[in-house]
Amino acid sequence: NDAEGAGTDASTSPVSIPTASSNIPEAQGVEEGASIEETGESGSATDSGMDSGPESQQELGTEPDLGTQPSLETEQSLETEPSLESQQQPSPPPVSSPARGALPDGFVYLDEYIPDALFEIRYASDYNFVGAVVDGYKAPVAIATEEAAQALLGANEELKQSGYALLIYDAYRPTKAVAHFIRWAADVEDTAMKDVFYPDVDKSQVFKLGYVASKSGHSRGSTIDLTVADADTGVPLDMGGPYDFFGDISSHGTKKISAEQTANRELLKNAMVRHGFKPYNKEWWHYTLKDEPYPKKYFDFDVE
Ligand SMILES: C[C@@H](N)C(=O)N[C@H](C)C(=O)O
Ligand SMILES: [Zn+2]
Repeated sequence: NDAEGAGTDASTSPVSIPTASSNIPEAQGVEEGASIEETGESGSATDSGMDSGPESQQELGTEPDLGTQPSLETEQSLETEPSLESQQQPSPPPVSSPARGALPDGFVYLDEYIPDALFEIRYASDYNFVGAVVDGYKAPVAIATEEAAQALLGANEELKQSGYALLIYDAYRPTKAVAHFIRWAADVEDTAMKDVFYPDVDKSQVFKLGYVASKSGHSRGSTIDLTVADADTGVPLDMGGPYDFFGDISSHGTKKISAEQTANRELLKNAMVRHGFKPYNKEWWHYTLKDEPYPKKYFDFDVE
């Protein structure tokens, strides 16, 4: 296993970014305990974002019931051919930021809240462990609760003093995206991205091993996947393993990485912890706001 070997560094690989959509998101917050999204784990052993501290998050031992998948919304947009008349109209000039809809109360776009942060929204591209755009990611944008955004802004301001910026890979994640992960894990034939993201792990075990949650803190809006990059070049620091690499090397405290790589992880961790986030032992990139505003609510509006 060589997570840092040539061709396996997901943090520096090119990403094809889909174009943005202007559909208006639908707020679908679901209180814990009232939803089909629940897979029966009252202690949320599969929930990586609970606020019981990083230690308790090390033990994600309950395998999700892949047979009780959440029902997926069918989202079929019937595209109509533009009429000849509309084709002849002058088209508007390209805009630098995608058109955006209204977000549910309490949620913000992170690039508007933290203009100096960098973004590479992997699940809106096909460069991720699934190998396809993930359900619910209709645009490469990051959305979070305002409380999480405020705390993240503080962490970014701190890192900015040393010439760094936060590089955000994922933030709010709809429950339909989590359902997509569950479907992906059950499809053992599909190993398209195994070499890059999970070379030593059987994909059916990613929930049991704690690398993916069947009920994710991301869906509560205050959990972020991120790294640190050079603010000028945008090049991410070497964390000793790429984002979303499912293996031991991704754990905090691993002895398999260099002193410099450990120091880079500490730089991220210290900034995040100082600003109210808690780390997740299995994944150096995953942080949850301690005082999250929706500790029991799981949302399903699209990322767009
Ligand atoms: C899939 C990975 N980026 C992640 O966020 N994992 C945690 C455990 C989650 O799914 O909440
Ligand atoms: Zn995460």
